[in-house]
Amino acid sequence: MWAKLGFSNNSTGSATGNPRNKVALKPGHSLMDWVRLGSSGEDLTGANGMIRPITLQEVALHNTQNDAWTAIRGKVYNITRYMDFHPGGVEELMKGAGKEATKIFEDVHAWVNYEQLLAKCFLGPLTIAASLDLGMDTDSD
Ligand code: HEM
Repeated sequence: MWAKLGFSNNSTGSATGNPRNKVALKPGHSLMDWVRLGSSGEDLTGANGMIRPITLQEVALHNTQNDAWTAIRGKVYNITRYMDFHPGGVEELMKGAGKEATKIFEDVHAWVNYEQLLAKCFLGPLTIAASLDLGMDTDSD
């Protein structure tokens, strides 16, 4: 299960081979506790699980530790509840708060199965309007 979720399996127990990169999680905040919370029925989205398209402007409004959203590979997640469960710590996870965080995420741990870990935190797809904000060319001609 650990490897499937993107946890490392090497002798140091660290993705980078450097165990100092990982923080000591508070008691009751292990991966197993997170999985348990996810299946408790508690709403981890802060939106009663309502899935809807979300713009990057809206993601940007949620950039604090007590209200943090992030977008990874076109999917928006509420990462507020995951904060204390993140093995890399709050400070690192906050680097992706209120942002399109695909690159930051992939630079550290592209192999981590965020889709499974954050399944109960999914808010909806990042909308096309957001790509306009990123300066992408959406013209067909
Ligand atoms: C977007 C900003 C993020 C940053 C800057 C970040 C940074 C980090 C860092 C520095 C570590 C420690 C690396 C190490 O073990 O050597 C880590 C570990 C980890 N992070 Fe993140 N992280 C971010 C987002 C996320 C998200 C959204 C998830 C998924 C739910 C996630 C899941 C994990 C997991 C599972 C580990 C442990 C990996 C292992 O044991 O090998 N992170 N992160």
